[in-house]
Amino acid sequence: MFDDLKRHAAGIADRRIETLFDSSDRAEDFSVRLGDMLFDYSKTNIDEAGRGLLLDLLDRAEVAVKRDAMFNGQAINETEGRAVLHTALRNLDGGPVLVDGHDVMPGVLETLARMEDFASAVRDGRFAGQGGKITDVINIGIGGSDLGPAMAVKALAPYHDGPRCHFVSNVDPADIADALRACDPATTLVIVASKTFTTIETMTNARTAKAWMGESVADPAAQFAALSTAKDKTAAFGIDASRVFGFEDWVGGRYSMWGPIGLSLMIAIGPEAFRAFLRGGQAMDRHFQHAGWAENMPAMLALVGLWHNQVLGHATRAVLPYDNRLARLPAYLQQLEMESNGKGVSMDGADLAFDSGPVVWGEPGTNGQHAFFQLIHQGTRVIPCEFLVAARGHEDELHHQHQLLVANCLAQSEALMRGRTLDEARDKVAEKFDGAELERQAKHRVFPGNRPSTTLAYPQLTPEVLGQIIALYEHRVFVEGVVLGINSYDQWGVELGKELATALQPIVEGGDASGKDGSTAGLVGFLRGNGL
Ligand SMILES: O=P(O)(O)OC[C@H]1O[C@H](O)[C@H](O)[C@@H](O)[C@@H]1O
Repeated sequence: MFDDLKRHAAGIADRRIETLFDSSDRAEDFSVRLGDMLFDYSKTNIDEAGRGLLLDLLDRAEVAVKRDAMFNGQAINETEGRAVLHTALRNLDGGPVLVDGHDVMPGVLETLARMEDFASAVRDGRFAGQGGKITDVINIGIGGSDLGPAMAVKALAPYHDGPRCHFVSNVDPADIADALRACDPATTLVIVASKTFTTIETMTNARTAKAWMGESVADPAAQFAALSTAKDKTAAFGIDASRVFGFEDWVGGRYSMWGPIGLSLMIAIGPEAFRAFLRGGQAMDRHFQHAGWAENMPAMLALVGLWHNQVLGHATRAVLPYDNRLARLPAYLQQLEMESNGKGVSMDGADLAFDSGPVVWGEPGTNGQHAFFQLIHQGTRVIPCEFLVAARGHEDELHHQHQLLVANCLAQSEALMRGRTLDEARDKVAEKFDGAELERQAKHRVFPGNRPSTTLAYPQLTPEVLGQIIALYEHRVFVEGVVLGINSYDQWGVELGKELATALQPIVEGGDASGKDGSTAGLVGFLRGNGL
């Protein structure tokens, strides 16, 4: 799949990225626009020929055919026999979407309308707690039932005019305890978010929250809502059907924030802003469906990823939002990308002949600059960086501070590309040192440069722009997955640990650990000896 590209890469191995800018319109040529969003991949070593070979991958993998199959509701999640239709959740004014001949859109729009009614009632007090208007919402969920809304509530803080939102995910009792301590049970709404309504962490925390509420209010279940595909289980938990917002198995957990799983976000920012978020996602869908590949933002973002990770062999990529409210975006993308494309076999079960998706990590800038950027600039491994930056923030009176942020973002990608030569480093320290000491000191100040990065720039982090960004990354994952020939929509790799945890529970509660391996038995013994 990547042989031609690897040969091409070998041929340009010594070429420096900045020399590509000798052709003056490179910045324009090697960037993609969608409305007022710009994806600039000119600071990579991709040239015209390389781009041509990358674009060939899309044809060879029949990405267009598979994209249409996804949007048309075919069961492209082959190992689970399911359609993949999170796009239907934001198909606000689109046409019918058929699954097995049945149009899912009336159901999607009806659920959206019910969510809007409920969110409005919570926000304006028509739905109240037993002690009055809802002041706090606790979303209990994990993975895809947590990371999306948690990331987005933080991202859209300037639009947050509803009750406070708390997100509890971890089975560690510290997580729920901290949230409950901050809330008054009589004015708190608990949302239990779980596609399956079986996830041990979520169900454990939900029971803890119900008991906590039951100590203070007469009818704790009345202050619970549920977001799930399993209505029998939400009923068994005691949550009235009027506060259950269902979805179908064709919405994957990590793709689910556009529907009921987004309820906490909708309560926080209001139905109108939530619709703007959906509209942003839908705009990216339309672009992905209709733009030619070279002008197609998700496709080009995917090809840059494949170039860096599969062709050049860089094992990780850093996501670096110079947008502090996107602090949870790297964690969100870790699930989206790594749970989707961290697979070792192709769709037909054959061992993958190349690397699976990369390790994704990151933190907002400028914080990262004072922490791990050292390694990105001077470490021996190349880490492709993906910067995100807005033209303006929401703090008009502090715009000069925003400009400083932008200057830092642009400086980092420039520094990564240019680096600093030994001669330049010598000049830096020539006044202080001479002779062998000058050489030694200068060496430490050399930056190899030639390190690739991309920048996604947008006017402002509005709900609509956030919707575009999230849908962009979703489609990027799709394209990479199709080219790699894997199923991006299952997650069998999370099962084994869950099974073993279930088997270990009786042992950590005091059972016999002797059947376990020496390390596991030893750790149980140590922890028991220290209060387990
Ligand atoms: O929403 P739930 O059914 O509770 O699932 C929550 C999460 O747990 C699972 O282990 C999966 O790995 C995730 O993809 C999922 O988002």
